[in-house]
Amino acid sequence: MFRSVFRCLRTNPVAGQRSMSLSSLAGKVAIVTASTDGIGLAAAQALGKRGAHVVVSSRRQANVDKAVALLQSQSIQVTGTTCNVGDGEDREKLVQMTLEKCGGVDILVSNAAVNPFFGNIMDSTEDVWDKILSVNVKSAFLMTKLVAPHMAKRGGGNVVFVSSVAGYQPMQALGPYSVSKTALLGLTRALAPELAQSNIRVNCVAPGVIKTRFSSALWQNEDIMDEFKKQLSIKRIGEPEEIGGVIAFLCSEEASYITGETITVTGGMSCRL
Ligand SMILES: NC(=O)c1ccc[n+]([C@@H]2O[C@H](COP(=O)([O-])OP(=O)(O)OC[C@H]3O[C@@H](n4cnc5c(N)ncnc54)[C@H](O)[C@@H]3O)[C@@H](O)[C@H]2O)c1
Repeated sequence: MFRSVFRCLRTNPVAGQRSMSLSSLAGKVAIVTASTDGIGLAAAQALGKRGAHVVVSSRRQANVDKAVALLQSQSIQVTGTTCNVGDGEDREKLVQMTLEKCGGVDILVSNAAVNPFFGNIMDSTEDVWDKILSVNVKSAFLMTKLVAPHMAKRGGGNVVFVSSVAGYQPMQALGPYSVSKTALLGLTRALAPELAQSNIRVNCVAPGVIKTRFSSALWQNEDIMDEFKKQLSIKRIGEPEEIGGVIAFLCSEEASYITGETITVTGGMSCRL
C-alpha cells in the first residue's frame, strides 16, 4: 500500500502538491511573543518555514533586528517590533502593527515568561507573584483577547500557550513559576469552548528541559542534569526546534480537531496533575 502511495506521489505531481499544501500555512499571519531567541524563535522558524508571515517581538530592538535578519536569511516572511507583553500599550501596538503591515492575524503563540524567584515558595513576595502572574498568565489571556476578534473576522485561527512540565509537577525552588504554568493549562481549557464558536482553536505545549538561556542553570550543572536524566526516557535534554515543530503542528490543518489540549514534549518525563 505504501509503495502505491509513493508511486502515486512520484507520478502525479498534483497529488504531491496537494499533500504538501495540507500542512502549509501560506497566507497565515502569526504573532509569536518573546521570539528573538530560544523556543519563541524556533516557533517562528517552524511557522515561517510552513509559509506563515511571522511577527517577531521581544523587549530589545537589537534582539528584534537580529532575529528579523536571521529569519530573512532563511527566506521567511517576517516583521519585527519591540513588545513588553506585560505592558498594555505595547500589546496593543504589537497587534495594531500586525494588522497594518500584514492585513490581519491568524495565529498567536504566547511564549513570553519570567522567573524572577528561586527558593522556598513561602519566601516569595507579593511583587514576585505580581510579576510572574502578570507576564506568564495575564498577558497570555490579554493577548488572546486582543487578537481573537481579528481571527474571527478571518474565519478562525489558532492560539498556542507555552506552559512547562513544571506546570504538572512543581519544580523545587520554582514554586510561583510552576503555579503560573499550571494556570496556563487551565486557561487553555477555559478558553477553548468559548473560542471554538469563532473557529479558533486554543492549545498548549508543555516542554520539558529544553536547551535555552532560560534553563541554562539546569543544563549547565552536570550533577543536576545527571539526576534529571533519570526521569527521562530519552536521555538528553530537548532542543528548541523540537518544541517549535509541535507548535506549528498545532496551528496546522493536521490538528484541525484538537482544541483545549496540552501536548507534553518532555522526552518521556511523567506528567500528571
Ligand atoms: N527552556 C526550557 O527548559 C523550558 C521548559 C519549559 C517551558 N519553557 C517555556 O518556554 C518559553 C520560552 O522560554 P525559552 O526557554 O525559550 O527561554 P528564553 O529565555 O529564550 O525565552 C523567554 C523569553 O521571554 C522574554 N520575556 C520575558 N519577559 C518578557 C516580557 N515582559 N515581554 C516580552 N518578552 C519577555 C525573555 O526576554 C526571553 O526572551 C517560556 O514560556 C518558558 O517558560 C522553557
